[in-house]
Amino acid sequence: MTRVQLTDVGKRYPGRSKGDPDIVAVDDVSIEVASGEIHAIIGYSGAGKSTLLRLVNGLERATSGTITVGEAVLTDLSERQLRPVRSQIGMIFQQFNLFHSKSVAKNVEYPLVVAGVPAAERAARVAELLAFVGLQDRARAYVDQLSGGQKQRVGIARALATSPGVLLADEATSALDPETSREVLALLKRVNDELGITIILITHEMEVVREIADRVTVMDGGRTVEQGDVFEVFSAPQSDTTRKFVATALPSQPGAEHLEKLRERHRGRLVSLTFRDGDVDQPVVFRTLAERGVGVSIVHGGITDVGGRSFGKLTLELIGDDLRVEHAVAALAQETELEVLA
Ligand SMILES: Nc1ncnc2c1ncn2[C@@H]1O[C@H](COP(=O)(O)OP(=O)(O)OP(=O)(O)O)[C@@H](O)[C@H]1O
Repeated sequence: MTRVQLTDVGKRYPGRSKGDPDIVAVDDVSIEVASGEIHAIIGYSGAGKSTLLRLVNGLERATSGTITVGEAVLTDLSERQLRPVRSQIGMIFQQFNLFHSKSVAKNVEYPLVVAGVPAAERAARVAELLAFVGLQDRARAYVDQLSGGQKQRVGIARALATSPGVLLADEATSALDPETSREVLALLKRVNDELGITIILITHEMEVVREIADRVTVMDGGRTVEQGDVFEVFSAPQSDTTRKFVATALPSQPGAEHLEKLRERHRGRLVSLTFRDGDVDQPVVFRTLAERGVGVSIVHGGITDVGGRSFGKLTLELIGDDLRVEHAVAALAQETELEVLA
């Protein structure tokens, strides 16, 4: 079980030309990833996500702050001391980064060769890893003969070869179609659940965060703009950056243009209700409306799972005479998070 802690971590690169200011890729970032957690890092291109992962796997050195992986304080170690620690940190990539001229088995075996594991032990470990990722019958195949999903499974088997405590995933499902992406996510979840491996993943796909992450860090311009439990952050985003990302994965209110179109078809009062993890008893909403003689149509939105809890936003059209609708809106506002859409 491995915990990862970043405290006030910074990474500067020299400016592109002489006299240019330093490029601040990561600026004072602190993240605590508990042992066995799946932690997602999201942010626009250039936010510093990949740089951060390269600092955690020790490929690059932080210019300030402390990074601890398990017992090892990476930022205190010499290059030589870092080497054995790196084998405790697996990594998978968007473009898989496999050896195309080697077989599946040879790809998975490679880190074991580097680590000096004896041949017989290597063979047994490779067989075990291929069985875990469901590729036992493709051991002799060449990487080019595999589908994208199979390539990523080889990438995962290779990353697990030296039994790391942490797996870093850089856009691991971004090159895959939605169905294959779901299969790879399910495999990552097994890596986490069955092997207890801590996972830090970068993604621009909010579905990935929603489905498998426990906690999330939102980065912008090298800094952390928001951090916390996925459900808490997604259901009540505090920053504009987070709001924009979340809007792609969660039911939301109709935007201005859409609202105008809805109005053409729905003449009643339009209201938006937010449901957070059963905090609102849905039958109560419909009973409140019925008791006040107000009709209702659901015209937009939905309910979805976020980090294992439910979140919903529904736009309702309330139909009835003005006074009744007014009373119903007042009653609903007591019990739910309600917004009248102007
Ligand atoms: N080796 C480097 N030398 C100079 N600047 C760099 C280097 N690596 C990254 N940067 C700069 O640091 C900033 C953060 O880059 P980084 O690749 O970490 O962002 P990102 O969030 O991973 O973006 P993307 O999603 O596009 O990969 C960018 O301004 C980038 O140009």
